[in-house]
Amino acid sequence: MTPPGATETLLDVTGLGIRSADGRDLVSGLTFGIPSSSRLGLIGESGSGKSLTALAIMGLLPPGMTASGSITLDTPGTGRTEVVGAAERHLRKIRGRVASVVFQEPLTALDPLMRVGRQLAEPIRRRRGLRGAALRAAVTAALTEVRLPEPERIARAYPHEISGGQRQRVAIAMALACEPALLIADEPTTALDVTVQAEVLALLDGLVSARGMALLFISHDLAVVSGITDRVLVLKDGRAVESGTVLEVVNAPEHPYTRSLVAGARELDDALDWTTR
Ligand SMILES: Nc1ncnc2c1ncn2[C@@H]1O[C@H](COP(=O)(O)OP(=O)(O)OP(=O)(O)O)[C@@H](O)[C@H]1O
Repeated sequence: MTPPGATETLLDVTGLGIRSADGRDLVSGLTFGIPSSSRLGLIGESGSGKSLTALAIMGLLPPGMTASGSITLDTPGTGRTEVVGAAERHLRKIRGRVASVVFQEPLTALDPLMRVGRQLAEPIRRRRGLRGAALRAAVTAALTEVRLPEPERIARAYPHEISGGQRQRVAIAMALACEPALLIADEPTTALDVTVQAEVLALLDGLVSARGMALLFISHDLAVVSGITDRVLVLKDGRAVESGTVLEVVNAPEHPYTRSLVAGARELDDALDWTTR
């Protein structure tokens, strides 16, 4: 569903292929679009090509891997920009429009040797040209926006001195610092305990709405995806096997893999019902 105000497609992926250095097709013929301010869930088992798709959109595929097909992004001032085959200087423009939070490994998103505040200051300085006291105030505001208590203390801390949930929030603040039009959230449901996951997801949901961002939400968990997006695309072995609204897919899954995902999510639901009774 395209929300009110979302008139054009922010991201258009057409016939995307990703090939490894040794010639294996890791993603094939993938086509989807994300209108501005709308959300899409990309779901699939481990190794199905979700993270590589995200990297291809940002023009950050690992060395030796090649993309084919087309990925275009609406860029302000210049219209649409093709990511596939773009030179590094064009890709820089695109990276301002797209940011990603990789939740699986929030520690690797952060430099362990640098205080949190300094890490966050860098993209804010680049984006908004702030310095000194104004930059410090912007860092505090960014940490407050992701609902971190005692933002000044967190800013002074090193990543290992704060909790996993707090690191996730810092990673979200870093991604938001460049004010992207599209946020890619990769596997937010791994690595954290269930309560913290739910809090982080609610935060993400609120921020995406408040800022009118588009969201590409990557997960292997259908229940989580259906809580945050209204459209899903199911990936298996690097190919799209099904797409539609969450309701369509959950109520009438067509592909056997999607059916097994839906059955798995239902079993979990039943188990949770049982434990809360
Ligand atoms: N740097 C790499 N070199 C070679 N093959 C890779 C590389 N990165 C990923 N792959 C392969 O590409 C395929 C897709 O990987 P990808 O990381 O996109 O899967 P995924 O769906 O995101 O899985 P997960 O949920 O485990 O992160 C896998 O078969 C993986 O082994």
